[in-house]
Amino acid sequence: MSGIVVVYHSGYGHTRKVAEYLARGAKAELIAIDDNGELPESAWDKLAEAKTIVFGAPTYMGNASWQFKKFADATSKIWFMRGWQNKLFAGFTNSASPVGDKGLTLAWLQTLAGQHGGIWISLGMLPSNTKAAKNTDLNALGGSTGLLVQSPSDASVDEIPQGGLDTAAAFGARIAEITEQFA
Ligand SMILES: Cc1cc2nc3c(=O)[nH]c(=O)nc-3n(C[C@H](O)[C@H](O)[C@H](O)COP(=O)(O)O)c2cc1C
Repeated sequence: MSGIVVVYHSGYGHTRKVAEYLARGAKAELIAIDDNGELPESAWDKLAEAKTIVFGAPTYMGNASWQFKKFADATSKIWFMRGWQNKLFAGFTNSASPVGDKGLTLAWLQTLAGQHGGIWISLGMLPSNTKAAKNTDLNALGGSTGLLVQSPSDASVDEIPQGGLDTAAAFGARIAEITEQFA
């Protein structure tokens, strides 16, 4: 066990695939928030025990999906008890447009970690932003606070640009390395 838990919501499967790549890179456990914004009862104990919690949500209408927000609101008792104080946190989002207001979602995920007294792990990668850059490159969307992935609006789950998925796996490896350093 790496001590890393990825808790995410995905309405149509794209964010789930990103979560799976990140979890593979981090050797993390995945917890899915369901379509009603609920998670399995055992998930709360896993989150309590985790050294690092990674938040993941699709960007819907310029912020995290309501199901992820319902989960976030359900952590308010933990917030009050300082249950996640000094844990490590990281975050990612996925949306259809290259920008698509994803940055707002990521900033809010970081704020949620801050509310819990957490320590935020940034993406830690240079952007691929030259004329020659392609969407198969690492960090082609140029994130820094966390992971940004684009799933074009007509792309199936199997057509997410490989660069986004590879960036997710590399970010997972970085999260694992930093979690190990803090252990
Ligand atoms: C209700 C809704 C709102 C959306 N809002 C945005 C948005 O603000 N920006 C954007 O780039 N894409 C937006 N999208 C597209 C999704 O982010 C995109 O399809 C994403 O891959 C969905 O992830 P999922 O399959 O994990 O649910 C929206 C999609 C839905 C269903």
